[in-house]
Amino acid sequence: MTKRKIEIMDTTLRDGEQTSGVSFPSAEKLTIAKLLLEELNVDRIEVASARVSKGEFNAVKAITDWANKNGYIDRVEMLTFVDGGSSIDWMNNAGAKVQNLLTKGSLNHLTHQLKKTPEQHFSEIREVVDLAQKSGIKTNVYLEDWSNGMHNSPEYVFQFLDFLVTLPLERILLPDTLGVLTHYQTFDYFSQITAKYPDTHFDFHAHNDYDLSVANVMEAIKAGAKGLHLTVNGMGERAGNAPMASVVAVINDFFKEEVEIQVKETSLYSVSKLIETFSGVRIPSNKPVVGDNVFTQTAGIHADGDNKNNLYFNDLMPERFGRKRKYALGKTSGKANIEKNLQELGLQLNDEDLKKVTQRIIELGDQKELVTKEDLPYIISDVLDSNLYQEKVTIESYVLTHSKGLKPSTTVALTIDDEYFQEHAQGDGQYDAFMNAIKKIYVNKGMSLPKLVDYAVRIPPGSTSDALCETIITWETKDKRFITRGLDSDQTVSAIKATQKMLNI
Ligand SMILES: CC(C)C(=O)C(=O)O
Repeated sequence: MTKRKIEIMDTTLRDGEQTSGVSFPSAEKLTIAKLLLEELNVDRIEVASARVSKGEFNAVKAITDWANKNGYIDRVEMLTFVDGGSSIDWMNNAGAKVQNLLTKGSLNHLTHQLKKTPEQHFSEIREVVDLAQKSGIKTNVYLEDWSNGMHNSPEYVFQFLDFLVTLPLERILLPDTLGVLTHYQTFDYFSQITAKYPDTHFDFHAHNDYDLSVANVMEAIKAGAKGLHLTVNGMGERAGNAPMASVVAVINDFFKEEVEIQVKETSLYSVSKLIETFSGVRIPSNKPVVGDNVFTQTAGIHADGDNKNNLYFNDLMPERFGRKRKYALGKTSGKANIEKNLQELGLQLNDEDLKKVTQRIIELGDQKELVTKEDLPYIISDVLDSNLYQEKVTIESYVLTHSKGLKPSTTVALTIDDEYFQEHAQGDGQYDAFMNAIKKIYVNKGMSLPKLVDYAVRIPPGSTSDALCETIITWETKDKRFITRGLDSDQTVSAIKATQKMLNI
């Protein structure tokens, strides 16, 4: 069976830019346009609304100059208005060749916003389409508020379509402007139209107000849509448009027998990340296909199942989208997740050490600390290090104070062979005060402490401020130099943990 080709029109640069607070400068618009056409390989892009601003004009000019030189000019579209030809003049100056003319798709909009009759509206549209044709500009027509038009004034919609199919148009674009359609209605309304005008190319433009955009796109495909309007990360007016990555995955997985699209799946993630950076709109971590967490197995039972015939995989394999599966570390991760991460780092542990490391990760997860793959070598060295010390000296409790204008001070309580000691001291910093209190206890007992000769702090690469922190302290006695390490999300506490190890050497 030959597959039906569906065009993907990306409107990130027009409807996507209508996300509240988003404005792409000209250079970013050009970068995005190139990426969408050259890298993601969408069929068409809508890049701006005509007559908006000087900046927008410059951005469009830069895109059309590039598109002209590289054979993409017929794939770059502009939103235009029924304005007697002003949008056409603007497009001619900007070098654009395809207009998406905004007209009224519901009687309600026509009578209350434009205050015109259908006949007046149609004649003004004919005038603009003629002017465009004379300038060598191709026309697609948007029926704004089409979904409400089908709800409330279907006779008007069909009268309008009867007129439009007589014009020299490339496509008719049917938007669910306010995102009010259910998937049942999308199928019903779209089918009525494709049945009546089987030779016309209809695009569907979904909005996501009820989180139904992807479901509605699926129904429009079933009802014969020949084009779909999408945005990267689902950006757009209010709740946004139908998200590119989800729709592409849905088409490739659920319509693969009958439908064909040319978008490159492996580029979806990198394009999505770039738009996240340029727009400043964070991708929710659970957003299908592109969210940070969607390919992370958290429960140990899932990692275990992945080892046994991929029991917890579905068709959404991360590699399809240029991503990798991850195995989270935390209180529910278990041995299998840890082993997966160790494998990736090229590390091996015996059963006993693996048990201890697992236990430590569970403890950290219980304290709500974020444990990453990068933390793992630090945790391992901390846990294995602890095997070397006997618990002769225990730091039972401490209070550290740090305030503006007062010297940091500490009260420390510790037991040495079950004998209890408590001291208070000040210092130049919290850790210095802590060490001074320990020194007082040791001096009173007639014992000496090694000299601290170096103090280094490091965090695992790529960590954020709530990550683990390792303090490595070098100590010196009369006859040896040695190192102890402490690991904690709090820097001073990690130094105290390293010190407790020194006290037990
Ligand atoms: C401006 C129009 C075409 C639109 O985005 C919509 O109706 O959703």
